[in-house]
Amino acid sequence: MADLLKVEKLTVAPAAAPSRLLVNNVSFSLSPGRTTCIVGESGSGKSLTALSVMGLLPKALQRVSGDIVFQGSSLVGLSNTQMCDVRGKRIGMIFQEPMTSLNPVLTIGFQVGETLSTHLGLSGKALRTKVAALLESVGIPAERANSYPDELSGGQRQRVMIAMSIACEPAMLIADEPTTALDVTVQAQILALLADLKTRMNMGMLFITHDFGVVADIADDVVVMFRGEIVEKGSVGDVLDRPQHPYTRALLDCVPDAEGRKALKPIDYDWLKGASV
Ligand SMILES: Nc1ncnc2c1ncn2[C@@H]1O[C@H](COP(=O)(O)OP(=O)(O)OP(=O)(O)O)[C@@H](O)[C@H]1O
Repeated sequence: MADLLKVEKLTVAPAAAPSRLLVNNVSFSLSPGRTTCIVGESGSGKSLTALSVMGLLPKALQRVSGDIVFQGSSLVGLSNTQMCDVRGKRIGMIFQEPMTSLNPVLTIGFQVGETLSTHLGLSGKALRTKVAALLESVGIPAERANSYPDELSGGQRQRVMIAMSIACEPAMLIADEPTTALDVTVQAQILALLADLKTRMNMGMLFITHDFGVVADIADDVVVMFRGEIVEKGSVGDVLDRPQHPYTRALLDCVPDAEGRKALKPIDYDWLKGASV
């Protein structure tokens, strides 16, 4: 199957300190209809990798080298205007905290509609019909279109963000810790919704998480990052059942068991430093 996204030898560093590599030689690919999870602890470079794909690296940082090929064309070097067209239309995005992305003084129907009128030029009845259908498709009754974000639960707000992110039927969805702020039951519902949408729309999904429980639920393929580098990648079955790298094994040891107990063994970072990467 042709790759939807190919990240090749991506390296990111602060503009002021180009030798301090925050993302180092990262390569992976994503196919339509599949979910690749990037997993690793805080600071391992997951978000910077995703932000690089979206062309949204903070100003102080730069892509030192590497290519990002989406649907057969490189995204590197696109102007801001060209990249704005790709984002939202061909690549959807959802983040951890929906409240910071939603405007509190506008109804959710208006905000979902704004995405459709901006990117697809819809208006009037066609717009209202599409907004209603989109809200229903993410499990929000269409009559809630007139609600404001603070009248919704955290899970419902994330559903609204998902509706906005899929409004233009993007080929790829990037989700950066979209369920971290939600309680476990709601988290499971949102993961199920994303998995269902991915299959129905044949989207490729790049899913960032630090949680191997989430990986087990949603991933087809897994990329494990440690200190800016990929230490292991493969199918979810291989990585979870037969982890090759000591860092992956250490992370898996920290996943709570069925009774919610954490493994007693802490990660031995000094030993990992010496492990081959
Ligand atoms: N604007 C920035 N300027 C300098 N360093 C940064 C900047 N943003 C991130 N970093 C550093 O880059 C490294 C990778 O950060 P990144 O946000 O990708 O980690 P992460 O794996 O997504 O972690 P988290 O799960 O906490 O978001 C970290 O060491 C972080 O401190």
